[in-house]
Amino acid sequence: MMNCFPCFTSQKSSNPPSGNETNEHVENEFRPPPVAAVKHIEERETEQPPVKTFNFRELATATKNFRQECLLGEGGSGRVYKGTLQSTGQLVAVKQLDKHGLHGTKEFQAEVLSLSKLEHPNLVKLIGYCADGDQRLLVFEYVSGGSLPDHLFEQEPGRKPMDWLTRMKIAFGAAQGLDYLHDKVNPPVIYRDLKAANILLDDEFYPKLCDYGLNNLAPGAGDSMFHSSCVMDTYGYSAPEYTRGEELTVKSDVYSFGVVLLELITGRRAVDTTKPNDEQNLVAWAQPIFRDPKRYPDMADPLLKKNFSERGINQAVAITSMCLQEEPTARPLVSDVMVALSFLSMSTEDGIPNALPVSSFRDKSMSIALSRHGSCSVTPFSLLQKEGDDDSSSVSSESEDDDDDDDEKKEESKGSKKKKQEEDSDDESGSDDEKGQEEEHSQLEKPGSASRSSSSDSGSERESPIDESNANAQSSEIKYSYSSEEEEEEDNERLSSKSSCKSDNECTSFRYDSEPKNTSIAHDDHSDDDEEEEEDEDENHETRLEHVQSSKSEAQSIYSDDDDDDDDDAGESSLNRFEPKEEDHGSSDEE
Ligand SMILES: Nc1ncnc2c1ncn2[C@@H]1O[C@H](COP(=O)(O)OP(=O)(O)OP(=O)(O)O)[C@@H](O)[C@H]1O
Repeated sequence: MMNCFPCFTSQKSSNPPSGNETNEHVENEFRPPPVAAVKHIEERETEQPPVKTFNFRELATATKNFRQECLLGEGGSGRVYKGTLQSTGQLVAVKQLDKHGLHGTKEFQAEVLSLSKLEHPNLVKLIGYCADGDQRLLVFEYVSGGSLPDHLFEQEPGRKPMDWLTRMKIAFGAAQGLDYLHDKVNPPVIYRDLKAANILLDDEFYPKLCDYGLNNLAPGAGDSMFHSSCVMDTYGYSAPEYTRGEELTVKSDVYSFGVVLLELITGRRAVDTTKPNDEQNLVAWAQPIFRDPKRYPDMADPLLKKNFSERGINQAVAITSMCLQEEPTARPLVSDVMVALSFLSMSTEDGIPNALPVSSFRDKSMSIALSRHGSCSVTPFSLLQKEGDDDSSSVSSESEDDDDDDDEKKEESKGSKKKKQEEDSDDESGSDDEKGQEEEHSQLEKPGSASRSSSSDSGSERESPIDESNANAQSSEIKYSYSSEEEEEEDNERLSSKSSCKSDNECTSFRYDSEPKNTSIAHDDHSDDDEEEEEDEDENHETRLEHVQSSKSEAQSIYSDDDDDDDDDAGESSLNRFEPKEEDHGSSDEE
C-alpha cells in the first residue's frame, strides 16, 4: 500500500503522488483542526509511511523462507536476509527486527514513517516494511559490494588493497550522507551508530550508510540494557561524551566519523585485540602521533605502499585529529569535513590534492588547520612566512583584479607551475619538496580567486581542468564561496600570521568554538552579484543538490546560499524522532 501525504510531497519522496491525495484542499477536509499538539498526535496515528507495505508471506517468498543461505548477517537489531521481490525482481535486504522489545504497529509505523523521509544517495534506501502479527521487518535496497571492513581489513588473495583515492572517496561519500542527516534534515538526525560496518559499498565502492535512525526500533530501545549493549556495539567508535553518560549530539557522530577516517588511513580496526596492548585501541594509538605532524605519513596503511601524496595524507590526518577532539565543541562540522574530503578525493594529474579555498568552509579554522598541515611535509612555516612577507601584498591586490586578469594570471601560473613540475621530475630527490612548496603557494592564492570566481558567471572561463574530476574541483571552488573579498583578505592575513604562531596559539585557533552556525551570516556579506547568482542557484537547487550528493557528481556545491531552502524542503519531510533538543519540535509539529 502506498500512501502519500502532504508532508511527503517534497523532493524527498520517491513515490509519485496519486490521484487527489495531492490536492491540498481535499486533504485539508480530512485534517483535524490546526491545533498543533492534537494535530501532531492524530497525524501520527493516521499517517502511514510513503513506502511499500509488504505482508509477511511476500518477504518469506523473497528470502526463500528466511533460509540460512540468504542470511547476510546479524546485528544488534536483528537478522538481515538477502531477498528478491517477486513482483519486481528487485534485490533487497530484509531486516527482521528482533521480537524482543516488540513495538506496537502504530509505534512501528511512526518510526518507519520517520525513516522513510530520509533519502540521499549515500544512505541505504528504505523500500518498505512489514508489520504482520508480531513480525516487524524493514526492506532496504540491497547494496551489493559488502561493507567497508570486508574490503579494508579482509585481504583476500588476488584482491588488490584499496587504494588511497578510493579510501578518500568513500570517506567523502560517507561524509555527504552524514552531512545530509546533520544539516539537510530539520531537525538534525544524530546517527549514533556510525562505524565502518555500517558503511556499505556498491560494486564501484560507492558508499551508503545503513542502520541510520534505527535507534528507536532496536530491541529494548529506551531501557537501560539498550544503552549498555549500544556501547558494546560501537566500542571504539563512541565519542568520549557517550562514555561519560552525556547527551549525544551531531558532534558525537563527527567523532565516530573520525574513527572511520582513521581506519581508512591506517588500515587498522577501531579495536583490534590481536595487536599489542598499546595498539589495540586505534584512537589511543593515534593520539600521540596527532601531536607530531612529521609522523603523519607513517600512519598510513602499509598496504598502500606509500602510494599517496604527502599533502593528501597530512591533510587527511589533520581532519581526522580534528574530528577526534575530546571536546565536542572543538570538533568540526561534518559539512566542513565533507568539503575538505571533496578535495582530497579528487584525482589530479600529479596526485596532489587541489588547494583548499579558504572560503570553502563555514568555520575558517578548518582551512587554517589544513593549510598548515598541508605544508608539514617540507618547510612548512618558513615557506608560508616567506610568502606572507614577499607576496602577501600581491595576493591581496590580486584579489581586487577583475576576473579576466585573474584568469590570465592563473593560466600563466598554471603554465609555469607545469613547467616547473616537468623540471622537477628530472630531479627526483627534490621533486616532492618543491611540489609541496608550489602547492603551498597556490593554497594562498586560490582563496582569493575562488571569491572572484563566485561573482563571475561561469567557471568555464577558468583554467582548463586537468581532468574531469579536476573540473569538479573548479566548480566546487566557485560554488563553495560565499564570503566577501574583505573576508578573503582577512583570511589570507590570518593564514600568513598563523604560520608563525606558537603551538599553543595554533591549538586554540584550530578549535571549533561554535555550534553549527546559521549560514545567514554569510548572506550578510553577499554582494549584489552574489544575490543574482543566488537566484540562479535557487532555480537549479534541486538539480545541484543531486550533484552534490553524489561523489560521482559533476559539480559539488555544498555551501549553496540557499540553505534556507534546504531547510524548508527538509523540514517538510523531516525526521522528528531524533531531535536533540525539545524546542526543535516546534517547527515540525506545526507542519
Ligand atoms: N542493505 C543492505 N545490503 C546488503 N547488505 C546489508 C544491508 N544491510 C545490512 N547488510 C549486511 O547485513 C549484515 C547485518 O547487518 P546489520 O546492520 O544488522 O548488522 P551490523 O551493522 O553488523 O550490526 P548492528 O546492527 O549491531 O550495528 C551486515 O553484514 C551488513 O553488511
